[in-house]
Amino acid sequence: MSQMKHIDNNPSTPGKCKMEKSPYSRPRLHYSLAKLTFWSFVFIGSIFFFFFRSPSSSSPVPSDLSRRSLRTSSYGGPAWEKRVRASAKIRSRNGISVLVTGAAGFVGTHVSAALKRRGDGVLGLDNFNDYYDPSLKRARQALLERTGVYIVEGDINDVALLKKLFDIVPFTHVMHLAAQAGVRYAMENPSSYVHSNIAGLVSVLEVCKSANPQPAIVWASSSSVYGLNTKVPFSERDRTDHPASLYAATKKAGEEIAHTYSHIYGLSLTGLRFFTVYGPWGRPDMAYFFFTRDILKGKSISIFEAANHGTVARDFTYIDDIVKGCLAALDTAEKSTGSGGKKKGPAQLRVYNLGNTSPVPVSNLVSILERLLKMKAKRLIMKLPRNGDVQFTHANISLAQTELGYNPTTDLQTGLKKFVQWYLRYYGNGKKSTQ
Ligand SMILES: O=C(O)[C@H]1O[C@H](OP(=O)(O)OP(=O)(O)OC[C@H]2O[C@@H](n3ccc(=O)[nH]c3=O)[C@H](O)[C@@H]2O)[C@H](O)[C@@H](O)[C@@H]1O
Repeated sequence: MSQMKHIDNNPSTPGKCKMEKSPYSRPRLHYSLAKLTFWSFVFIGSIFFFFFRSPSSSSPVPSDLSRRSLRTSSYGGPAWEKRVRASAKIRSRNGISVLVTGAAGFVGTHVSAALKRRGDGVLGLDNFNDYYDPSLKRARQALLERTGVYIVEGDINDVALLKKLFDIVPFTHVMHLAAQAGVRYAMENPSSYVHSNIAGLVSVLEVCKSANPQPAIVWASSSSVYGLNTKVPFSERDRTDHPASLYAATKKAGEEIAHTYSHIYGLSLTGLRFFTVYGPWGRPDMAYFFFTRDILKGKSISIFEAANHGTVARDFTYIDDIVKGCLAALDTAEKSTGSGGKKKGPAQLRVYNLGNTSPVPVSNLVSILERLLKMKAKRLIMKLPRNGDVQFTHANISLAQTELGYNPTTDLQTGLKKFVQWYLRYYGNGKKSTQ
């Protein structure tokens, strides 16, 4: 009742405003006029937004992504093309020319450098987004530049740019590592996973399928596709249909998408299921990295444990072993069979686990870091949150051993020692600020 009364006494429709000689009449008129002005602005603003927005803002990039500085690349011109050609130039007999997407990323930088070292042609592509500290990506870029690898700044969803790169260089291979990584962040920004890991993958494959010659593609899948599996070690033959995170689901979708492009267009495709890769120049969003930072700063760290004090463990795999696996996958990849966008025969389709085959509990990882840093961690034991993490991972690598000659040789203690040495050099004993 009282609400009805209130409505009657205070008409909200501006035209219906009745002028009354009451002490409240002037403020009420002002109030209505203010409202009218406000809504007029909103209306005109909306018209401007929908009709006069720039073409780039009409792209299907979600707003939370545009905030993450997905700059559209400016490219072209003879000097730029010369740079692209020089970077992709093969300098060894039987060398290959590889487009490495995500080249300023952790694995991308190491793979690009290794390919360049052995005389292959390498061109990088990266959008330098700010999922984690972009200055680290810039430092990796500088490192690659010194070895002669140029990174084109652009997004894998930019099909025109990808086509242009293939017009300039007939790449024999694509090492597709650009992705939205991280298991837990998928709950915060789900669309970024769809954008990079699904739409981005499709746009790379679309361009590859139409390229002449078609390249062979090796790309990053993830151990997370094993999801809630309990049978260990994880084998490529095991089911992968109950992912625990959207991240895992997008990687699993990638494997199915790879099947389609191989089946329809004759693209040679190899997916590599990486198991928690760590090492120098690593990703600051990963536990070993931010544990190191927080131990040095004297901040507490959360160590997850499963129900009934169950151990949470990972098959941590050192970057140099992963790089060897990536190069072996490139070297054993058969040619794609299609041309002119049409399949001419059956094409190779492979998936391999690249792990270390010796899972280590997260609490042991922390103990190793404590010894290396000569500092005690402030440990907070927490229940494994239900945000995508699985309790353990453990790779069966026999397929990669047989077919790629993959043979990891770095244990966690040795690998973390190298990481910590790099970390202290790069951040200066943790005094330099890190994200
Ligand atoms: O192997 C993979 O497929 C995946 O490996 C990592 O994912 P994850 O193994 O979860 O790596 P971290 O985020 O570094 O976590 C390592 C371990 O530390 C634990 N953790 C993490 C964070 C934390 O605060 N405390 C904690 O105990 C996690 O539960 C996990 O067991 C990468 O982040 C993914 O991009 C990659 O695809």
